Formats: sequence, structure tokens, C-alpha cells
Amino acid sequence: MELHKGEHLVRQGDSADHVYYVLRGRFEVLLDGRHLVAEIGAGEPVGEIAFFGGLSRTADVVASRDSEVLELSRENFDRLAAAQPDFIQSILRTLGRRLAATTAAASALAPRIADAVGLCAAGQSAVPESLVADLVQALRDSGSRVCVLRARDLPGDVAADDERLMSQWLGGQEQRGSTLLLVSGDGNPAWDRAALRHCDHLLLCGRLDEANAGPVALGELERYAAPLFRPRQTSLLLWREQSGTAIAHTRHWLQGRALHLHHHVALDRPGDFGRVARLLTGRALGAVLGGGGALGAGHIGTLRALGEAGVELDIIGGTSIGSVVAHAYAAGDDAHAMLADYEHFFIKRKALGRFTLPWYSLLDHRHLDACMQDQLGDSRLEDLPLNFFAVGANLSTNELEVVRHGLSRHALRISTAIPVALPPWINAQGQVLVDGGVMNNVPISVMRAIKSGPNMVSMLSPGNEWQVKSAYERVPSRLALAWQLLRRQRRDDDFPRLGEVAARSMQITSGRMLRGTGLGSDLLLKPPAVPGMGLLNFKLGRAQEQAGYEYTRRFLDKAGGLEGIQAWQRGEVMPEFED
Ligand SMILES: Nc1ncnc2c1ncn2[C@@H]1O[C@@H]2COP(=O)(O)O[C@H]2[C@H]1O
Repeated sequence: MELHKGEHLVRQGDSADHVYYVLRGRFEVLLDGRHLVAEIGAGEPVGEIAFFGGLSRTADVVASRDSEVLELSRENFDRLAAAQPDFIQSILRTLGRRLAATTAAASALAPRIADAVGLCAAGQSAVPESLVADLVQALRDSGSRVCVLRARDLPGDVAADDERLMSQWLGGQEQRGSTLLLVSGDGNPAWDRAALRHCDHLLLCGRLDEANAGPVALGELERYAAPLFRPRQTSLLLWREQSGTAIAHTRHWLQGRALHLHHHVALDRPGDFGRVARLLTGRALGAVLGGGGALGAGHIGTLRALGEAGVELDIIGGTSIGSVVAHAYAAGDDAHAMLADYEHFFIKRKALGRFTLPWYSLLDHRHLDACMQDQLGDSRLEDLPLNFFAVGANLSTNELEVVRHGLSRHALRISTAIPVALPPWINAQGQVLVDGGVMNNVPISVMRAIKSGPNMVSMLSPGNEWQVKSAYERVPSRLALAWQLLRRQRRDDDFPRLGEVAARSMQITSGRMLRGTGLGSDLLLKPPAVPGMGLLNFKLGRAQEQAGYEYTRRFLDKAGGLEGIQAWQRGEVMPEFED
């Protein structure tokens, strides 16, 4: 079969009835029609992934020269393989090499969904019966076939101290559900040990108010269980009797425990367990809000529209203004309160409006810090009802800094420390931290490393066209500028000001980073900027919020509302939307 340069050999998503062998020429492998992931030359197979894996085509394959391939149907392939066993060897060799190349370039894998979850009391309190029942119900509601096993479910012929037999019996139970929930702590230590060793995720359950008295020591069974699991496989569910009880002192629980996530639930609000169940089973909906200064009001509008439609976000994080809005959502604020805070903070108090001598920064950080202190007090990230992260850039290590613990005002201060505009943050190790937008303005990769399952990404952009009328030569000399400032002459040129340049500089990588990471099955929202909007134009915040709201409404209408979103969460459909 011959192909001309530019012709498709296979198309991503198509079904696979043939495998090919390149006889002459060269092919490009393109993901989503754009990203070049590999080139394939003469003597190599093409289309083997879907053909052997029983999948649909994983990429487009396009001839980059006039080429010739051998096309093999299943029948022909079987015949050729029987006649020439070397042929299979050569395909396996190519597959091995391709896998090695892919592995070398792979980013961290999203956490694997646990098949067997061990429930274990943490601290001193036993796990309430109602908690187990609510968790099981929530797992069922989220679509899991859950099977609960406790010591009393052991068959009569398994002796109460025979851990080996228990382990064998547990192995035979796996087909009973998509998730096994193994409950420990019923008074049979052999079962507890066998059950916990059978699990791939440890869900510790502690009573939140034990932390009121200070750090909570590990419970007896917890001391046995904790070292069996890596932090990534361990989460802590902190329960309180009533939702009206404020969440506090969580850090005392986190001290001395290596955990991936912690969850806050109130026993009088069974809905809280839905979030835990979704996070455990990979169906949790994450949201990532990008940086973009005043445009961040658009995120608020997006959250308003999602909230009205009944879409519940289970975990949220962001960069810069995105982290500020995400933090408010994680704290339980509604869009109305968020917008009121935004206007109070940026317009009324002018948190970013007081200048200083331009030595360490342009803006007076003391004023900003005081505004933040008034707004956030000493609240801490660990005490937020939802899991949250803010992203900073660590200039000392050249790494992204993911902040999930500590004082909220410190986390947000790190995430919003626009270089030059504000002094960097210095952490306890003396490292220098600035706004995360410098490295990753839309940190979807951070969310993916924390959880598997679907995410919504909201990316702000002041538009791709920025044209300035003022000529470079017209920028005044320092004397002329000083004179104009002294005479309080208004400068009405449109030459970019310092703050705008600093803020814009952090936007430029957003789209590229996102393309580099690839969206996969995550949804991208791009609320448009209202006319006249700039990154520091907070006065247009209300209009920008409305624009974000209307944009997200249009998106939801197209996606089929809550039902459409839920179908996407289950992996059934992928809403498409071009505004
Ligand atoms: N990472 C990769 N490296 C090399 N080839 C690839 C890669 N991903 C996809 N392909 C090729 O592109 C083909 C697309 O169709 P298939 O998934 O059937 O088989 C795929 C492989 O032949």
C-alpha cells in the first residue's frame, strides 16, 4: 500500500483491523493532531498498539515522505507469524524500545485506584458504626460495587488466629466487589493484621477533637499499619459529630503521620462522605484555577455557574489569583462572598495599590500583609473543609513549590508574590519563593499527581493581541519623569507599566505549559476578558465575574448541564465546546 507525503495511515480514535509494517519512507505519530510524539521509519511496525491491545488507535500516523507499507489483516498476520516466528520477535523488540522511550519521558503516574481499602482507627477513638455505614453508602452512590468485610465475616473453618488462612480467604473475596473495604478494630488482632496487609490503601479514621489537646499520638493498631503503607497510599479521615463544629487543630493530627490526603467529614452530613468516596475511587472532580491578576474574577463567575448547576468540586488548587479564589471555595465561601471580598480587598483597601521605594519591590508589602491578615487571620490550610493547594516557584531550588499546609495567608502570599511587584517570600529554610505563575500558571500537573480522575481547568487570558501605540523612544528620561510626577501630570500614554509587564510575563507560559502537559480527558474553560480588562484592572472585576459566569453557563448548556458533567466524570462522554 502506498501513501503520499501528508496522507494519514491511521487516525486517532478509529477502530483497528490492521497492523502495518513500514517498507519504505517515514511516518509521524501525532497526538491530538498536533503533538509529535514519535517518528517511525522503514522496518518498524505501525498500528500495533490498538491491533494487539484491542483498543482504538492511540494517535494519528501521517506519512512525512512518500511511503510504502505492508498492510496485514488479522488473518494475514496470523499466517505470517506462523510461517516466520522472527517476525513476532521483531515486533516485540520495537514495542520494548518504544515503551522504554515512553517510560524515560513519562511524568509521575496519577495515584492508582485502590481495590482494597483498609479502615483503621487513628488516635484513641474507635471508628463509629455510622461512619462505616455512611462511607459504604457513599461508595455505592459513586458507582462502586463495594464489599465490606470484617472479622465476623470469616467462615467458621478459619481459626481466629490463623493469619495465613485469612490472607488466602481474602484473596478469594476480591471478585465480590470493585472495592473491598476491610474494617479492622473489632477485637481480633490476627484479622486486623491480615486485613491491613491485604490492602493497597490505608484509610485512617480519627476523631477531630482529639487534637484540641495537642499532637495526637498514633493508636495501637495504627502503629502497626502505618509503616506498611507509603504516604501516597495513606489518607486520614477526620470526623466530627456536628457540621456546626469548627474545624481546628488539624495540624496536630498531621504531625507524625505521613499522609497523601486528609478529609474532613461531619457525621450529621452524610454528603461529606461522597467526596471521600469519589477521591478513593478516582471519580473525584478536581478544579485548577490559573493565575491572571484582576481577571481572576472570571473564576468566581465560573464557580457561581458550576454551583448553580449543582456541580460539586472535590479538591481545588491554583496559582496566584487562582489560588486565592480556590482557597475561598475550599473554605466554603459562595460566589457572592468571594466577589465582595475581591472588591473589598483590591478596590476598597487597595491591597496592591500602595507603592514603596523601589528597592525590594514596587509595592508596599506591609499593607498587603495587613489586608491579608484582616481577611484570613490565622486560618490554616489543613483546616479547610476541602483539600486545597497553592503553587509557588522556589527560586532557590528551581522547583515548583506546592503548598498544602500552614497558614493560609502565607500560602497565598507565596503564590501571589509577583516578582518585582512584591518582595519574595522567604521560608524557614531561607529559600526564596515567588508567584507560581513564573513556572506553572495553570498547574494541572500538580492536581494529576495528587489524584486520578477528571479535572476542570480554568485558564485566564488577557488575549493574545497586545499592541501599544506609544513608541519606545517616547519613554521619558528619569529627569523628565521625575518632573512630570512632581507636577502631578497624568501620564496618559499606553506604554506598558512595570506591574503590567510583570503580571503579563507570568501569563505567557500558560497555554504552552498546558499544551505540553496535554489535557487528556480534562476540561478546559477559558472565560474571555471583558473589553478594557487588564491584569491589574480590578475595577472591572464585577463585569469580569459576570463574563465568567455567562461563559460557563454557555459551556454547561452545551455539555448537557449536571447530567452531562456527571457522564463526563464517569468517563462516558467528552463535552466539546468552542465559544
Ligand atoms: N509513543 C509512541 N512511540 C512510537 N509509536 C507510537 C507511540 N504512540 C503511538 N505510536 C504509534 O502510533 C500508532 C497509532 O495507532 P495504534 O495505537 O494502533 O499504534 C500506534 C503506534 O504504532
